[in-house]
Amino acid sequence: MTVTSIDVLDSVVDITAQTESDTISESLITTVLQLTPANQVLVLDYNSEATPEFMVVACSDIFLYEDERDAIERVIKNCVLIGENIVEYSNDDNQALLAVPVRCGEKGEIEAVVFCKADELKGDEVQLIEGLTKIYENYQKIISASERDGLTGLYNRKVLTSKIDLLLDRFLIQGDTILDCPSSTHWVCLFDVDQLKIINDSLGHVYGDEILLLITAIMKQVFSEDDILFRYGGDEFVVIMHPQSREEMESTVRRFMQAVHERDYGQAKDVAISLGAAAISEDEMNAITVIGYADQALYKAKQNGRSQLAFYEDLIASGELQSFVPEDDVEMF
Ligand SMILES: Nc1nc2c(ncn2[C@@H]2O[C@H](COP(=O)(O)OP(=O)(O)OP(=O)(O)O)[C@@H](O)[C@H]2O)c(=O)[nH]1
Repeated sequence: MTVTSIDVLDSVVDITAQTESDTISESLITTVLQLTPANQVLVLDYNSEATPEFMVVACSDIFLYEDERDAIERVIKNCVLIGENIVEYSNDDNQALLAVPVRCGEKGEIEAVVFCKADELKGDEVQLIEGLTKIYENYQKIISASERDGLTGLYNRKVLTSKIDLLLDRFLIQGDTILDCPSSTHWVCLFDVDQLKIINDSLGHVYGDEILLLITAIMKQVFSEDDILFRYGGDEFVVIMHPQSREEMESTVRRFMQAVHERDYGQAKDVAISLGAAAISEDEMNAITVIGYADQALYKAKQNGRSQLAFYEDLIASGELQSFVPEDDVEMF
C-alpha cells in the first residue's frame, strides 16, 4: 500500500473537520482503514475507576472479538499499564495486534485506546497509526476544552441543550420512560447565586469569582457522579440529576443549598442560592422547553424571597404559574 502525503493530508483534514467526540472517533477509524493495512479498528474509552474499565466508542464494520479475546484484552490492558504502544502477533492466525494510548485527560492521563488488527504491520505503518492517533488526541483535547467553562471547569451552556436533547431523544426512540420505575425521572435544576452583585460591588469581582469556585466545589461534593454539572453563564448553574424520585432529589438539593449557605466565605456573609427544578418527562419537546420550566420556577423562588427551592410542577398545580411553552428560537436568559 503506497500512502502519499496528499492521502495523509486529506485524512487530517477529515479528522479535524469533525466537531464532536463521536464523529472524530469514526473518522479516525475510516482513516486508519484507508491508509494502513489494518482491517479491524476499535476506539475504546478507558476509565480506571469505572466498571467495565473499557467501553467501545466506535468500531470498524467488521470486528471479530471472540476468536482472540484473550490476546486482544492483553494487548489493550498492557498498553494502559505501560502507557505505550503495544504490538503483538497472535498465535492463532498470525495477525498483528496494535494498541495505542490516547492521553486526552486534563492531566495527560490515558482516557482512550486505539486498537488495530492487521495481517502485518511494518514499523512505518505503526508510526502512521501512532501519528494519526496523536492528531485525534490533540483534536479531542480541543473539543473537550470548548465544552468547558473557563472559570469552574464545569460543562458550559453549549453542551447543556445537547445533553438534555439526548435524554429526550431516548424517550422518543424507546417510546416509554427511561426507567422501569415510573416514579423516577431525570431532573433539571437551575440555580442562581443570590445578590452576587452586592458581593462583587462591596468585596470585588475576584471575591465573587472565589465564591463561584467554592460553590462549584460543593456541587461536586454533594451531587452524584451520575449527575451532570454545568455553569450556565454568569452566576447561574444547572444540574441534570440522574433518574430518581422527587423525595430523593429534593433531599439532595436541600442538602446542597444548606451546604452552600453554611460554608464559610470569609468576609462575605449569608451567601445563598435560589433554585428552580423541573422534571424531564417524556412529554417535553426540547431542551429549551425544559430549561424554560426550571427558569420559571427559579424566577418564582427569587420573587418569593430568595434562598429557596421551587418546583415547576408545584407552581403549575397551585396556579401560581400558567403552563407556557417557550418558542424554540427565543433567547430566554
Ligand atoms: N465575580 C463574578 N461575578 C459575575 C460573574 N458572572 C456574572 N457575575 C455577576 O453576577 C451578577 C448577576 O446578577 P443577577 O443574577 O442579575 O443578580 P444578583 O445580584 O445575583 O441578584 P439576584 O436577584 O439574587 O439574582 C452580576 O452582578 C454579574 O456581574 C463572574 O464570572 N464572576
